[in-house]
Amino acid sequence: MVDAGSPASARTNMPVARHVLHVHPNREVWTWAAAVSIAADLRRDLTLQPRARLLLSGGTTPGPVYHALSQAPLDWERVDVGLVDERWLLPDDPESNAWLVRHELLQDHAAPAHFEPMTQAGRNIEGAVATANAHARREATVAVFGMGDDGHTASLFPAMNDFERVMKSQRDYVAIDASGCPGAREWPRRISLTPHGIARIPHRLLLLHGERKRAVFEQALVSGDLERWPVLTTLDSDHGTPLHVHWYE
Ligand SMILES: O=C1O[C@H](COP(=O)(O)O)[C@@H](O)[C@H](O)[C@H]1O
Repeated sequence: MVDAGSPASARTNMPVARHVLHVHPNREVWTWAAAVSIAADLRRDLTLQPRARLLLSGGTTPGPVYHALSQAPLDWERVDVGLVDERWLLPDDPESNAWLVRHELLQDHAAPAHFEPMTQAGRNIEGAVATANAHARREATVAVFGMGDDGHTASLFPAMNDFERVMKSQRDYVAIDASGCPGAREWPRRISLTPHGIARIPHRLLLLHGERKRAVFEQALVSGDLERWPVLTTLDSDHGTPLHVHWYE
């Protein structure tokens, strides 16, 4: 484990880590380490309050972790599962983030969890954003983030339309127009957590795989330029807790 990022705390003068990098030897260890960490956060929260809340990303990276997590013996009936972001696709579309969550996580032990997909037939994007913000009134316990090779996280893309408005929004979720952003691929219309929404989450994991993504993340840290590298938003928390980055080659 490598501890990194070190602005000094004003009160103690001790360095405060903004992220902790966990380097794993292979995919299996990465998978189980991340799943065990998420399960531990949920279990702890379930001892303190009636329900816990888990927010998940989509994409090609986190599937194995969700699958492993589905085998955790938790009181899943008391867990609400929401999304960090969603492409403007219905949940039964295999390219939607909801589809990934349903097929990889909401199985086995985790089947009884309460899932909140963002999109629904007949719901327009404003309605979907309003519903996501209503769910977000309850603070999430833990969130899982990914990162694209362009440095985007959630659906916060470098050079997306209305970048300033989105990044400064005081709402947890907003609609995204990422037209012209290559990283958004064929889904420029999206819904995403904002930096404000991300900062409210005490436990944040960033799942990375491969040399390319590690190099992108390190380049982002060195640059410190949030506009070019929106993934940097995951470092900041109102709780003062570090981002846990799990990586394997
Ligand atoms: O489009 C998205 O991409 C990111 C990163 O995905 P990956 O395939 O590079 O792992 C993902 O975190 C996000 O949820 C998704 O909407």
